[in-house]
Formats: sequence, C-alpha cells, structure tokens
Amino acid sequence: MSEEPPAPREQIIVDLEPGSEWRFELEADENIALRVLSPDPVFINSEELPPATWYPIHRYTKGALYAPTQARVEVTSLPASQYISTSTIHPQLLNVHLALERNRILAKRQLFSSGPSNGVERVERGPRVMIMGPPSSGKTTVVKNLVNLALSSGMGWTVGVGGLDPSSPSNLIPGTISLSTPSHPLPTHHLAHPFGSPPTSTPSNTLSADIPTVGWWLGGLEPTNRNAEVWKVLIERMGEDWKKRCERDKMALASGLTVDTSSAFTNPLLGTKKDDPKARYTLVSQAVEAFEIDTILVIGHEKLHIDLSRLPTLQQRGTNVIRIPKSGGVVDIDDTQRELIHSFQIRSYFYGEPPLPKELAGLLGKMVSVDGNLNPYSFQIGWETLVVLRVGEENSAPSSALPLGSSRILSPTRLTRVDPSGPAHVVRLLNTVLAIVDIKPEDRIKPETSPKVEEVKAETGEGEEVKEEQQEEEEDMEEVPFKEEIGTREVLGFIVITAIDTLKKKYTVLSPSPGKLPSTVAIAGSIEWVDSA
Ligand SMILES: Nc1ncnc2c1ncn2[C@@H]1O[C@H](COP(=O)(O)OP(=O)(O)OP(=O)(O)O)[C@@H](O)[C@H]1O
Repeated sequence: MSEEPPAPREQIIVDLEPGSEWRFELEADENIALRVLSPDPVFINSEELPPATWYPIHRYTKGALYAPTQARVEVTSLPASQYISTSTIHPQLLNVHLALERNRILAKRQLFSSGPSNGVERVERGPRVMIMGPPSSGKTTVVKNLVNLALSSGMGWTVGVGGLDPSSPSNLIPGTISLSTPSHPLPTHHLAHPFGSPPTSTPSNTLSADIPTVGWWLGGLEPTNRNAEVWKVLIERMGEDWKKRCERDKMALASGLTVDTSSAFTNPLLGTKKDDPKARYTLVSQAVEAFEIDTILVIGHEKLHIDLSRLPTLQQRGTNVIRIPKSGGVVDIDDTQRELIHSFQIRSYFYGEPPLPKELAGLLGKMVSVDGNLNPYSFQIGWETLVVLRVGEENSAPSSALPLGSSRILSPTRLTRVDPSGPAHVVRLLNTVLAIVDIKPEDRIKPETSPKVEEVKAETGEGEEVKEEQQEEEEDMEEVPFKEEIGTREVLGFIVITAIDTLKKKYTVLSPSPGKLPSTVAIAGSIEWVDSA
C-alpha cells in the first residue's frame, strides 16, 4: 500500500508595513519556519533573514521580525500568540549603533595608521557599552541587536560580548559569566544560546554558529550579598582577560565591547560592604572599572537613570549614562519559564541544540541532517579521583559552630573540598552541575604551606576555651591542596553528577563528549539539573 502524499501546505502570509514589527511567542508545541517573499530585507534581532530561504524558529522562542520597508513574509503556521505592532525601538537602537560605529571607525583609524591624525578626533579604542535594566526589560535583546548591527556593517568587526547575567539567557550554562567574540551576526533559532553556542567537543550545529567563548563559574544565578566577593574576583579576572585580548588584537580593541547585565545590577545595595554605607551600585562600579565601560544604556527605568547619572564613581570616570525606551514587545518571563530556559540551556550544552521537527525537515533540506548527532557520555569516576570543591565563605562550616565571642577570618574565595560521604542534605551533590577547571603542577601546594583556618578571639577573656575549639575545627576541615586562585579561574567545561554510589564510592557523571575529562578538579555551585526531556 503506497503512502498518501502529504496535503499541500496552505500558504500563510504576514504583511508588514514600513517600520513595523511582527511579534510572536511560540508555545511548547509550536515550531515555525519563515521566509521573506518581498525584495527588501527583513530582520530578526537585527540579523537579516536570508532572502527566499526558510528560517526555522523553535518552540518557546519569543521575538519579533522587523521590516524597515513594506515586506511580505511566509510562515509555515501562525503561532497562537502573534501580532503586528507599529511601535518599535529599532530607530533608537539604530541611532545608538551609529554613534558606536563612529567611535569604532575613529578607533580603527587611530589604531591601524601610524601617521598624524590631521585634526581628526583621536579615539584610542572602540566603544564599551553596558546595558542595564530591571527583569524582563529587554536587556539581552538590546545587546543582541547592537552586536548584530555592528557585525552586519561589513567592517569586519569582532565585537566582544560580555555576559554578566549568570541567570538566563547566557552564553554557556546558567551560573556562568562569559566573554565571547562573535564575528558573524547571531541567529535567533531557539532560546538555548541567544549569543550563539560556544564550541564544545560536540559536533557543531548550523543553527547556532560556534562562537569563541570563555566562561567563569559563579555557580549561582545572580550576584548576591553572599557571593559578592567571589563575583568581584570573577569580574576582575574577566576584565583582565578582555584587556589582554585587546592588547594582542587591535581589531577587538577597535570593535569594542557590549555587556549584558543581571537585573541584580539595578539594586543599589547589592555587593556593598557593610562598613561603607555610602557606597551604592557597587556591582555597576565594579563592572565599569573592570571593563573600562564608557557608556551605560539604561532601559526604561527613569530613577535608575538619574541615580546612575549622579553616581560619583561614574562621574569621576566620565561614563555616559543614556536612557533608551523599553520595547513594548518585551515579554515578562515568569519563574516557571525561567526554569524551563535554564533546563533547556543545560540540556543543549550536553546534548546539542534541539533537532528540527520533522514537519520542517522537507523545507529546510540539509540543515536538518546535522542535528541530533551529538554524543554525550555517561561514566563512573571514583570519589578520590574527581576532586569536587566549593568556593567562598558561604560553603565553610557555619560560624554558629564557633565559640561565643569569636569569629573566623577566612578568605572570601577559599576552597572547601566536598566530602561525598557526609550527610546527603549537607553535601547536596546529586544532580549538581560542576565546572571543570584546569590545574597546572604549580597550582598544588605542599602540605606545610597549606593555609590554615585562622580564628580571632574577641575580647571576652575566654582564651583557653577558644583555642581548644579552634583545634577541633581545624582537624574537621579537609585542607585543599590547591591554590585558592583555581576556584575563580576560567572553566574548561561542565559535567553533571547524575548518580552517587556510596558503596563503591563512585560518582556517575554526564559529560558532553566521550574521552578523558580535561581535568579532575571541579567546582560545585548551586546549579542543579535533571534531564526531564
Ligand atoms: N520586540 C519584541 N517582540 C517580541 N518579543 C520580544 C521583543 N523584545 C524582547 N522580546 C522577548 O522578551 C523576552 C525578554 O527579553 P530579554 O531576555 O531581552 O529581557 P532581559 O531584560 O534580558 O531579561 P532578564 O530578566 O532575563 O534579564 C525574551 O524572550 C525576548 O526574546
């Protein structure tokens, strides 16, 4: 019996007026593809859609097509939630882009020519812009648009993208901050990696070009007062990395940097030391200093704009604070959706990006065949072999365990080795995502030079008692034979602990590719993942 040929597809057309946006929100069962039928270009997040070719967009994605001139687009199916709006912030984003582009061109001229400047304004480096705003204000979307505008200009820029939002969406696994350097416009096919996927050991996918990316592991979804010191060190390290990159790559220096931020940046009191009550917006000042940011774009939020314009640390540096409107199309992402995005991003790290659904396969031809070829690998590794560490004060023994009147002086980025034989509710390793860090021979410290836990006695007159307790505490804590610095080092990759065998003393871990782990020292945080796909 021969199969019946598929019914001819109904042609669904979206007509766009000049300067309008077609906004869509795809649900769990909605996958679409679209193609431009009219002669003029149509953009998605400032990436030009290839003319006449189908462009797939996966379920859950939310976004908008923008047509500067009259346009006609064909869609495979109409999402339940979609509408056309003539209110768009594209002209404003274009104005910002043109101002940034001018600086890039002047910087390039300055950096690549040795002759006198002949009265032309001297600009030593490309623009460094940081985007700020409350949750779901469109920060990531603005970053993506500005980066794509620069990468589409035909000038060969390699704009740095700073991901200072360890929550969602980020470039690597949630819990990471990242620095990437795309050289082609970033596509919008799905929500796993809005800034392009980093190269992993898994085969690359045509839907999200591999983008060179370096990541640092915070191990949490946002900067908080508890991880503020670790955050500070990570930002400094990332800033140094960017500086070094610019020293060896003049084009990167001329192209500049665009930084996405966590909405926690809008909280004036976060990360501020208790002994400095006057300090405000410490997270902002730290980032501005680390990356030598010259412009902050504030989305919407009038008070934040005024607050930052008056901030002495920014005034002293001459940082411009500019307010841009919030797009009416930005979708409020609730907690359930955020969890879904996080889970999706982690799954994509291990299993690759989602395969295209069959109904789009015929339309997209070759694009489909590369999906689903990924080779994640699960294996067992002994507790003694895989060294799992935690970074920071919050992971050390509780201060309440110390004698009355005494307090502990610990380095805020100290390392603690996690002992998996401890009580499960304390150890919390099952389903934990671990960041693998590189260890060199010089990172190991000899036992006699290992840092000891120090305690100071408050003036209570109970000296002897405190000393005794201190010794017990020291004996209980396992010394970590590595320099503290490895805990905030750039990461090599990620694994997840999927099972713990307490009898055999082994972890089962999932890695994105077969073969030996690049290092057997891993940092745990609070990011957990269970594959529910
Ligand atoms: N003009 C638009 N039309 C339709 N959807 C949009 C538009 N602009 C942004 N969105 C969508 O709204 C959602 C929130 O935007 P975005 O992630 O840029 O905000 P954010 O401020 O970075 O969020 P977060 O709170 O995670 O920091 C995203 O799914 C994005 O694709």
